[in-house]
Amino acid sequence: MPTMGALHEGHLGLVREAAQRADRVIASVFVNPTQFAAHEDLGSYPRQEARDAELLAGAGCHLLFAPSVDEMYPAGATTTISVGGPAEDLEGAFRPQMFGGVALVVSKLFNQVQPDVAVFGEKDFQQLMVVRRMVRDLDIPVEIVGNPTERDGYGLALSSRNAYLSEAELEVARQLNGVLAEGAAKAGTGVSAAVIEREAEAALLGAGFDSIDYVAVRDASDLSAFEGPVDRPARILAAARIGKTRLIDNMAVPA
Ligand SMILES: Nc1ncnc2c1ncn2[C@@H]1O[C@H](COP(=O)(O)OP(=O)(O)OP(=O)(O)O)[C@@H](O)[C@H]1O
Ligand SMILES: CC(C)(CO)[C@@H](O)C(=O)[O-]
Ligand code: BAL
Repeated sequence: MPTMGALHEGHLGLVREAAQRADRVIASVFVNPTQFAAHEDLGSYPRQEARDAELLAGAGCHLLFAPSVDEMYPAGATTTISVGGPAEDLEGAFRPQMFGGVALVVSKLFNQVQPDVAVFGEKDFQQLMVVRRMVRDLDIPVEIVGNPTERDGYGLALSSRNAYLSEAELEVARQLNGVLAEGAAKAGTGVSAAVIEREAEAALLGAGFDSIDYVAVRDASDLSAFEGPVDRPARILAAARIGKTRLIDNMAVPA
């Protein structure tokens, strides 16, 4: 169970899912520098290792692996991984360094731990697809399990980055999931994916988001785009900014 720490109930759900499937659960806490661009929040990303260790033990995790940057990336390491396919747009377009960094650190963790099963959250839906593709393409012998998104009482997806939000920003953030649910509901009415995306972007700006990186309705199996109406099982995904905070969320769109 790879994480970047600052753990919350969403992460603990992954531990519980892992504990159902394996007799030993190993979590990693590593704020991975290779997936952050220079202007991003590597320096300010929340770190609380002692609390994380307690939470993990309480949820049934047997071992915590929290390597240093030097241990993970010794001087002279030059190998990179480029997944292509599902890594190419959405998060990949707005954070071009991210999936290369994720693929590199996740493949290293898989080699270090040699797990039978690895659990990832659907909150990072594109990441889950990228990891599945990498494992398939590189014949890595691990089963990838996706776990549903844990939300607060208002539907906001739990995320370590929610800690950056002020009270007023939290009010805005809590509208993201409702806007996506409205978009998902329209899909069954024959409206085109492009119209759903445009209307959801306008609704997010109206709700108080400062800018929208994307709202996208995509095929749930490979994230390919729709030309017109949504006629296959889909996912609606969004990334939007409030002040300095960038939030992502997604949900299933029934065909
Ligand atoms: N609300 C959630 N529900 C289910 N899984 C989650 C949730 N939040 C994070 N995860 C999963 O936990 C794993 C570790 O994620 P990470 O440490 O980046 O947490 P995060 O809260 O998503 O942080 P960030 O703010 O960086 O996005 C990933 O597989 C991620 O998808
Ligand atoms: C999978 C991961 C731990 C790799 O650094 C990270 O991208 C995350 O926390 O989702
Ligand atoms: N939660 C995905 C990791 C990242 O935002 O870099």
